[in-house]
Amino acid sequence: MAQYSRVRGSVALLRLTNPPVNALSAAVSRDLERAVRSACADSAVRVLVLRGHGGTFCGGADIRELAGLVDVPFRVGVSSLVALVDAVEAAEKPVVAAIEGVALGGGLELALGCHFRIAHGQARLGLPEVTLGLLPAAGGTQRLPRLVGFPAALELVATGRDVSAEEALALGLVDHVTDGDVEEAAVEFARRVADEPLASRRLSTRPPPRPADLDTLLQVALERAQRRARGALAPVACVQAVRAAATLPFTQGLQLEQELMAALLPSNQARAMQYCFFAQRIVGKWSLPGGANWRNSPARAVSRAAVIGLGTMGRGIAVSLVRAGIPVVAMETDEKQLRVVTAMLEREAAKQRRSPDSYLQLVQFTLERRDLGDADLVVEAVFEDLALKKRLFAELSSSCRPDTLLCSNTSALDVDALAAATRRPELVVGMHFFAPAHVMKLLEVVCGARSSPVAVATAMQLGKRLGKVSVAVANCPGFAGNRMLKPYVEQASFLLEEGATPQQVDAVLEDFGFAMGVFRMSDLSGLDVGWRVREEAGLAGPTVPPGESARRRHGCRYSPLADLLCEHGRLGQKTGRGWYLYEGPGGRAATPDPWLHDFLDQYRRRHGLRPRRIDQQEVLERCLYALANEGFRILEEGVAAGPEDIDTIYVLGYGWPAHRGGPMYHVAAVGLPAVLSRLEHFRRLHPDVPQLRPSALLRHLVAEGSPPISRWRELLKGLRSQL
Ligand SMILES: CC(C)(COP(=O)(O)OP(=O)(O)OC[C@H]1O[C@@H](n2cnc3c(N)ncnc32)[C@H](O)[C@@H]1OP(=O)(O)O)[C@@H](O)C(=O)NCCC(=O)NCCSC(=O)C[C@@H](O)CCCCCCCCCCCCC(=O)O
Repeated sequence: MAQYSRVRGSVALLRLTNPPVNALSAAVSRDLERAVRSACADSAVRVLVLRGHGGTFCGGADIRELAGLVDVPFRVGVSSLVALVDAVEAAEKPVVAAIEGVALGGGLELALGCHFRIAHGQARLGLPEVTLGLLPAAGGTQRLPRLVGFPAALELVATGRDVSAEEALALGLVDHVTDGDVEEAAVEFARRVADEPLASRRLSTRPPPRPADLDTLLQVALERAQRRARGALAPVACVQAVRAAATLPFTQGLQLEQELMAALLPSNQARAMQYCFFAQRIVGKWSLPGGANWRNSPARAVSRAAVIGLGTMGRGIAVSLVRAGIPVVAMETDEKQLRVVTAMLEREAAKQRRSPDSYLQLVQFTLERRDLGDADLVVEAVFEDLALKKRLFAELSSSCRPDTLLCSNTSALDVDALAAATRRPELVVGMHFFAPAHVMKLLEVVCGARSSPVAVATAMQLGKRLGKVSVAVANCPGFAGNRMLKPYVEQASFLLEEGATPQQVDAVLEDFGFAMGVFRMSDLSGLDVGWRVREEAGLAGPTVPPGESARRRHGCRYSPLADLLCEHGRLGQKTGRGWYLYEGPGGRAATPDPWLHDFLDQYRRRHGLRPRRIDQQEVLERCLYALANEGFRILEEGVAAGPEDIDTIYVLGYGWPAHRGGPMYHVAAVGLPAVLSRLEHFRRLHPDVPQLRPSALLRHLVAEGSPPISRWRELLKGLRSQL
């Protein structure tokens, strides 16, 4: 709630208190508005300072209220915050916002209503509403451009990116930055400005800047937003609202902002994105079958880490650790890789406006295993080869401190087998980073059968410290994410056999909202990655039993198309050709390749396959339902604790569009009975494809009357769980 006290005689100090992030619920907004009014009415008060409780200014409007998860009459909820911001701006005495921690969403809009803003050097400011499928609707889209200009406002509102205090100062978003006590600095500042006229400080009365190239700016922002999230409504609404700041008077702009918000709020997209927000918090609350969980199992401090192997993954992991301020010993035999990491660290330092030395001094390169001895945690990121990793883990187990955690960056290998190669299986966990590891927000923490609570807690916590969302999964081939990818990719290949083209399949998936369709993605990651896995699994190459038909493995349908492309040296972007043709090796622009179409025609003729017309609906249903069906199996087996875990993995790791919530959310939204019936239909048509056989859990949920997704986690607790 809001407390009001007087300091230094004439300064009213208002403290916004609603832990943990001081969210502006309807009740809190009303309370704060009352406090502002009474401070203004107090003749002893000349100036007001507004700060948040507990080291943070404000995390914005209460998302639970916006999502309809708590019982507040909707209009009352949203109008309270708008009224609060208006009342602050209209105050006849200067109001200074003292910002530390974060000022996000409605929190920043509240600060924009204040006449002055002071920020702590570590504070972050932004309008992330677009990431919730919304737009800033307490005046943010109208006030921000009047303060920082159109290019910056458009970018911040349409992407939801937050900025550091330093960048905020450069943009003119704050008036002063302090590394000392923000309250003291704000009170001092407030006393200096107590008598300043306020008219020009009220952003609603400022004329907006009108850049000559406004239309181009808007067009570019719109195209960028649409590229980033195809089919998403909120970024488009954000651009429209900011545009109104240039073309309409303030009150009409505000009106449009609210109309756009009124359209977004009840949309399926907003619901899906708000589900993603809470899902990403739920996954942090992990538990293990023995009763250990995130509350009762403290993480061990990691004050020094080691990374073995500085290939693509190891490099990104090392950069993430350094960026989080953790000293790293990096072991690599190839000098070229050391130069690449150094260059990456220099680039990162420049991005963060830090001196290169501040990063470089945190890394020690070595060729000697003994230099790793001092690390609290080792991340092994060598080539994806089980025998090699097992050898390395056995050596590490004798050369590292007995309490050092041994983590493997693996995307599919058996973590229990690695643990068994050591003398400390309880201190072994899998850490599946996603490429590029210093960019991607997801970390799958793979809990082996013998991983101890402290090992899991430390890996989960480390992920968070690296700025990632950590999701705990149990050990099985492919863990959660890659295991689900297999039936998805297989369906896409079967569709090619039956008559589709890569560009047709990709176009359907990209229209659904994926940044990249399955074939473009496969070209990007390299076709040889899957080829190697299939060879190891005895599905491709010399280990296939003689006499096995090309299109069958272990009695089930198999598509050798990707293997055949690899045999032709078509490994994707790196060789300049794969499912598509590129400008040359390493090229990025995919164009349809006539060679591939001839190849598919010949393949179909050779195997007596009559191509048929395949519609968009079938492409979507077969690819996505096969993937989600595997998700149900993963839940059934307790490999992931709930649908939120799978959806978080897919949205943050595999480019699943956030405005579609994730695969489990999507099938729940379509309706489980309908999904079951379509899977049964496809299963009848393709009886030799086991992934199309509806999972027992899907059948069970349908039989239970399709409970809402928010209840699945609880229902799953009754089933076998490895987590
Ligand atoms: C703040 C963070 C950066 C903190 O991160 P940290 O890692 O420290 O902690 P966690 O993320 O784990 O969070 C801790 C805890 O807090 C919960 N939480 C966080 N933020 C919020 C929040 N804003 N509301 C509620 N709860 C929050 C979180 O869930 C955790 O709890 P849990 O139990 O789950 O563990 C980080 O949390 C963060 O980034 N938060 C979100 C920041 C954000 O997105 N803010 C924007 C919110 S939306 C908003 O502000 C909208 C505004 O623009 C104003 C809207 C006004 C509307 C006016 C509309 C008029 C239209 C009228 C329509 C009428 C229609 C009709 O009549 O029909």
